[in-house]
Amino acid sequence: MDFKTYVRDIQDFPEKGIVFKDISPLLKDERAFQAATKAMIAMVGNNAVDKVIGIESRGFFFAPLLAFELSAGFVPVRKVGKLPADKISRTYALEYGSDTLEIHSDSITKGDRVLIHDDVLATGGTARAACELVESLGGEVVLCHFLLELDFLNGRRRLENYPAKSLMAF
Ligand SMILES: O=P(O)(O)OC[C@H]1O[C@H](OP(=O)(O)OP(=O)(O)O)[C@H](O)[C@@H]1O
Ligand SMILES: Nc1ncnc2[nH]cnc12
Repeated sequence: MDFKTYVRDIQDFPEKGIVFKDISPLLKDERAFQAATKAMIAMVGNNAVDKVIGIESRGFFFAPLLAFELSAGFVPVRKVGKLPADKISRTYALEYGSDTLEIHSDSITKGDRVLIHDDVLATGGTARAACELVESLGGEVVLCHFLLELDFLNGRRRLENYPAKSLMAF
């Protein structure tokens, strides 16, 4: 299946000059959604995984499905102010603006093997911040895992210390 045909370009969203990759057509098509989920599970290979991190918001579409299939726990990394218990934070730059991510301090056990999932790898700032949060809690990042990456923004450079895979590249 050519998954790229289920991703559409939206010009000037969320601000002028940005071409936004909208994955809604893939999510709403039951065959494409199921096939993409299975392909993303296959991308994990033989890596043993204890926890799957999903990054708010769009990382939440697939991360719990991956956790279920990998028999791993699911841990949300959320935007600032959403997590109720003791947490740690990291601020990072985006293709558009900046943001702060948080994770519960007790969500990772020292030595956990962690897969970090998000829908899009753009500049890599978001995924890098998530990796650093996991490592500061004693987790080991075994894979940064994306539905798609934007090659021209070279996010892999920000993730040079971590293995990274994506289902599609644009
Ligand atoms: O590689 P980067 O340049 O860091 O960009 C990638 C991030 O940008 C988008 O999230 P966004 O902040 O737009 O939030 P959303 O998931 O809530 O839509 C996307 O879902 C990734 O999380
Ligand atoms: N151009 C883009 N399209 C969709 N998600 C993004 N996240 C960061 N940049 C993006």
